[in-house]
Parts: sequence; C-alpha cells; structure tokens
Amino acid sequence: MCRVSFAIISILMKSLIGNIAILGSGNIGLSLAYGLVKSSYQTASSIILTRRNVSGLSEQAALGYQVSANNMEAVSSASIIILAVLPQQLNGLLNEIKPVIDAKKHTVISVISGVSCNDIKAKLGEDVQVIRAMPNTAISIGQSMTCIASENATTENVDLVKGMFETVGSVVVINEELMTSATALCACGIAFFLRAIRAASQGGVEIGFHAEDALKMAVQTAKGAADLLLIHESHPESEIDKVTSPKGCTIAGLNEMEYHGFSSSLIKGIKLSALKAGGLYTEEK
Ligand SMILES: NC(=O)C1=CN([C@@H]2O[C@H](COP(=O)(O)OP(=O)(O)OC[C@H]3O[C@@H](n4cnc5c(N)ncnc54)[C@H](OP(=O)(O)O)[C@@H]3O)[C@@H](O)[C@H]2O)C=CC1
Ligand SMILES: O=C(O)[C@@H]1CCC=N1
Repeated sequence: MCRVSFAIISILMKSLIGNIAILGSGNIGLSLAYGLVKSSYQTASSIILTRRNVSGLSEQAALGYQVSANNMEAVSSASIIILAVLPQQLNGLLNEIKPVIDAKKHTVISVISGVSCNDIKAKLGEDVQVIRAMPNTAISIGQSMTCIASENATTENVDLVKGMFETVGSVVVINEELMTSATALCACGIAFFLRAIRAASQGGVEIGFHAEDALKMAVQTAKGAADLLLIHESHPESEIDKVTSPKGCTIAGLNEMEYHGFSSSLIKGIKLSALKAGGLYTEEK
C-alpha cells in the first residue's frame, strides 16, 4: 500500500515537473542527466538532451533519453531549461532559443561558469527567471556539491531547483557574487582532489606497491578521510592530530609536504581557478 502511494506521488511529481531540456549535453550536462535518472527524480524519457553533433548522443538515445539537435523544439516541450554549453558557445544558443522562451512557463538554470543571471536575462528577457547552479561531475553518482544562486527567481522556484539538486548531492544557496569561488572550490575541486589521489598512488608505487593496488589504497584512504569529516563533523586538524604520533612518521611526512608547498599550492591553484572562472565569459565577448 505504502509502496503504491509512493509510486503514485512520484508519478504526480514527475508530471508536475514536466520535461527537462539540457541544452549542451557534454560532460556536465550528461553527468546531471545520469544523476537525475539514477536518483529517480526524472525518467530518461522526460529528459531532452541536445547538442549540435547529435550522433554523439546515440548511446543516450539507446538508454531512453530524448536526443535532439534542435534547441528550439527542446525548449518548447520542456518547463525546466538547463544551459550547459561552454561560455563561448552561450550567446549563439541564447539568440537561438529566445523566440521560444516563455517567462511564465520556463525556469532557466545555468551551470555555465562566469555568466551572471543578468547576462542571461539581458539576452532572454528581464522577466525570465534564471537560477545559476554550480554542480560537479560527481552529480552522476548523486555525490555533487552544488551551489545555487538567483537574483529574480521566486522562492518557490529556488526551492524547486534546490530540491532537484538535493536528489543528486548536497546543496548550498549562496550569493551570486560567490559563484566563481564556488566554481573553483567545488566544480574544479573534483579535479584537484583526484590529482591529489593520483599523486598519493604514485608515491605508493615508489614505496613498493603495484600501481593497481596503490590506487585502490589511495582512493579508499581519501574516502575515509572525507567520511571522517562528514560523519564526525570535525575539523581536518583535529583528525590529523589523531594520526600524528609523537616523533612519528606522519608528522615527518606532513612537514616535508608542507616544506614543498602542499597547502600553499592548493590554495594558490584555487585562487587562480576562481580568477579564471570569473573571466571565462567576458574574455570571449
Ligand atoms: N565539466 C564540469 O565539471 C563542469 C562544467 N561546468 C560548465 O558547464 C559548461 C559545459 O562544460 P563541459 O560539460 O565541461 O563542456 P563540454 O564541451 O563537454 O560540453 C558542452 C556541450 O555543449 C554542446 N553544444 C555546444 N554548442 C551547442 C549548441 N548551440 N546547442 C546545443 N549544444 C551545444 C557541445 O556539443 P556539440 O559540439 O556537438 O554541439 C558539447 O557537448 C561550461 O560552461 C562549464 O563552465 C560547470 C560545472 C562543472
Ligand atoms: O574547467 C572548467 O572551466 C569547467 C568549469 C568548472 C569545471 N569545469
């Protein structure tokens, strides 16, 4: 009985949400689509994926997604429009879809770095509700850290979008001026932590493990470190204090890493990424 009610509510929710059009189905667009289907937020058949080279979406078509090269048709048959092209591809896309954007029907979500809500409203119309979202590729497995911001969307629509991204990870609503910082810390951040894991596994090979074992060990150790912070809700230094035995090998390794700029290089990289993220759109204009 309970399962039947849940299924009915789920079907009703999906019919209320309507189709989702993802315009620009590359790395992040597809990651989002996969995550939404995996979380049961939406069915593949209710997601329209577009790209110019539509033959590149044959795998997704076989999985049941609607695929198209026609952005106008996709917008016309959806209520949520997700913009996921590169910043330098955006103006062409906005000019193309403007004639079919209906401010009463559509909520526009942009995951594009360095493009403000105002930039998009200036092209699509001031009355169009635009919400910026900055997810990362872990959205495909329901583990994204997504930041969202809007200037003109109703609370109801911000809640709808927040709810959608909460099905595929954690969400923080931020001021739009912090969006480029969120891009560097969370979206680019996935790559930074992955590089750290690769470096750790290379260290593992240097000290005697085969590459495959070293990678497995580094990955699980990184996961354990992240989970300690999430589950204990603790500060990294307090967890580090539990590992560093007096006169031990951990503090020796840590201090050597800091001597070579470990923390400093991460901080400087994040600052440069944020700077670059802020200029991605304007430098193309
Ligand atoms: N990758 C990531 O982890 C994240 C990326 N972002 C942002 O998301 C955006 C996309 O990045 P990413 O996925 O890496 O880039 P990709 O190049 O992988 O994806 C862009 C996609 O857009 C398609 N495209 C280009 N022009 C059009 C058009 N006019 N109509 C429809 N589709 C079009 C391209 O395919 P085709 O050439 O066939 O049209 C391509 O598949 C960027 O703005 C980036 O800043 C945000 C958060 C994380
Ligand atoms: O590298 C980029 O520009 C995009 C934005 C955030 C992640 N990838």
